[in-house]
This record gives sequence, structure tokens and C-alpha cells, in this order.
Amino acid sequence: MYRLYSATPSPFARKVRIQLIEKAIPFELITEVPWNADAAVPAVNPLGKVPALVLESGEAIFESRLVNEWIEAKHPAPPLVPQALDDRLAVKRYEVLGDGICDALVLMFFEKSRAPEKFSQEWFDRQLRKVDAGLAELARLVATGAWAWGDRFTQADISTGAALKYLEVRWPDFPWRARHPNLAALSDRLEARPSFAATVPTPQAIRDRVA
Ligand SMILES: N[C@@H](CCC(=O)N[C@@H](CS(=O)(=O)O)C(=O)NCC(=O)O)C(=O)O
Repeated sequence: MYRLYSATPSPFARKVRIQLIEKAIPFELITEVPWNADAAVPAVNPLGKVPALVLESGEAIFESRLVNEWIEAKHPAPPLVPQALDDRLAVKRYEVLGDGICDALVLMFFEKSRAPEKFSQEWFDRQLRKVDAGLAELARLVATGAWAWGDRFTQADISTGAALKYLEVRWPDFPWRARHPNLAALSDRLEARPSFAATVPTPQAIRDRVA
């Protein structure tokens, strides 16, 4: 059975969990705080990050985009990424935008946790601009669609949904729903799916706070 190293707030790990559940692939979930000194994930991922998927052979795959690409290739049914190259590119664009928004949110979270004298408003505001512009582009791409891309559930929905819910969990007061009602409606539809309901992100206490 596959083993997936994960963390409760992680939108990147959530993408993999959702993909595995959508494809009915059994896996053992190993949940930890990757920031803590005693984290286990560095033993399988030299970059020390979750998600990391460990195969029955013991081989580890890390970086959520690569993990999901591998899962899609090894377990193609049901297909979550279209075959045609231009369509694949279109779907992957949502993952790049969603991951980029989450990367900026992670940086904002840790910037905010610094001692006041170490906090950089300029750095925080730079990341916030990426979130704002990334959301605006996702809203433009989604438009009035029932799904993030095309006429069915794809990896574009996984990426978009994971980013939106992470934003909501990390920054509850961020007014993305008012700004982008189409994204709010898509998020609500996606969060009703069993694979989303089973993987709702929750904050975690970090014992070994990064200086
Ligand atoms: N690009 C990576 C990002 C993964 C990532 O940043 N994971 C965080 C946890 S979370 O921010 O997703 O909750 C981590 O393990 N960080 C530990 C570290 O960076 O040392 C991916 O998509 O897999």
C-alpha cells in the first residue's frame, strides 16, 4: 500500500489526498508537522517537505505536481487530466496558479509569525499581490463554468479548490468570496465532494517555530 506523508493544513498534500480518493486508491496517511525537528518526512524527501508518496518498493515521490502526475499515469481511471496537449496545459495552468497562491500564503503566514521587529511589511505585501492577482486570474479562467476547466471534474478543480480552502483556513477575513463570487460558488460545490469533505485542512501547532 502507498504511504503518504502529509500535514493537516497542507494544500499541496491535500491535492494528492483528493486525487488518491477520487481514484479509489488505498493509501496509509502519515500526518505530521514537517516543521518540527523530529519530523519523519526528511527520511524520504531530502527537501524535507510534505507531501511525499512512498511506494511499496520504498521509492519516494515528492513535489505534489510530480506525485499527482505519477498517480495519473499509473492509475489513469477516472482521468483527471485530458490527453490533448493544449488541454493538459490548460488544466496544469490552474495547478501552477493554485500552488503559486499557496506558496505566497505560506510565506505570508511565516512572515506574520516573525517577531514584530523582524516583520517585513514590504515582503508581506509583495506576496499578497501574488495572491490577489492569482485569484483574479483563476476567477477569469473559471468564468461562469460549473467546473474549473471544461465540462467535468479535473485536476484543475483539485488545484483551485485546494488553494481556495487553504486561503479560507489561513486567512478567514480575506474577502475573496465577495471579490470572486464565481470562485466562492465553485469552492462550495467542490467542498461537497466526498474527497474534499474527507480532507478539509485544519491548522496545526508548530512546536519548533522557524526563527
Ligand atoms: N512545492 C511543494 C510545496 C510543499 C510544501 O511547502 N509543504 C510544506 C507544508 S505546507 O505548507 O504544505 O503545509 C512543508 O512541508 N514545509 C516544510 C519545509 O518547508 O521545511 C509541493 O507542492 O509539494
